[in-house]
Amino acid sequence: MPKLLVASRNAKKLVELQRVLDAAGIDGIEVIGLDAVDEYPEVPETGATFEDNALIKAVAGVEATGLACLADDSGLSVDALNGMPGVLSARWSGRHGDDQANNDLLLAQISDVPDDRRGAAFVSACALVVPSGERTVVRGEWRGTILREPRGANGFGYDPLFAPDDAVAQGRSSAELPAEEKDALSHRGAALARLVPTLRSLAD
Ligand SMILES: O=P(O)(O)OP(=O)(O)OP(=O)(O)OC[C@H]1O[C@@H](n2cnc3c(O)ncnc32)[C@H](O)[C@@H]1O
Ligand SMILES: [Mg+2]
Repeated sequence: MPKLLVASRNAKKLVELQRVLDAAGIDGIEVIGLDAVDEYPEVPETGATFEDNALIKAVAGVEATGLACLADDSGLSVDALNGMPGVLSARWSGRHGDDQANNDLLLAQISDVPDDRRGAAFVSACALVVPSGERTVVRGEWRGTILREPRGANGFGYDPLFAPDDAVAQGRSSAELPAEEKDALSHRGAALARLVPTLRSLAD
């Protein structure tokens, strides 16, 4: 069975990616994480866009393993900050992956921004690169509002601060949504849904 490497070093993001792929029911492909391959060096995410960074990560995965590789580059784009933290979302506070510090800093930065100007979007670019070199990049976006205090314990990253615009969220933060509800609405769910046809063709 062909293998698909999902190349994220963020355990919670990896769970989401694997869960959405499972739910899509792509038969005939074995989805594996980085723990199932030999360690390889992390490449710096130097791209100016989510798409560039997703490709950097997926290409590195193919080069290191020879397997088809899927990578996500994602983040939060806040209207009042002209689209930042954007590609710097994981290290906004200066410490990569420190969700608490990143959230605290974001809240402080927009503390004076009134409720009607606290719009934001989660963005996910997902890149699929196959050993022959063919590349597919897709994007999903999820609009919402930045809350004034964190709420909820599900998800990761900025989820406790993000209230989706979707009526079905009923004012809950994305960290208050059960996993399946987040996947049905989220940027990552939307991006991966666009990749499903290409992923299915890997199984042929
Ligand atoms: O690059 P990899 O190894 O996949 O892991 P990472 O955590 O560094 O991932 P990114 O470079 O794509 O940075 C994404 C950051 O954006 C935030 N983020 C992305 N998707 C999110 C989501 O669904 N919910 C909350 N925060 C999210 C979160 O802070 C992530 O650390
Ligand atoms: Mg990263």
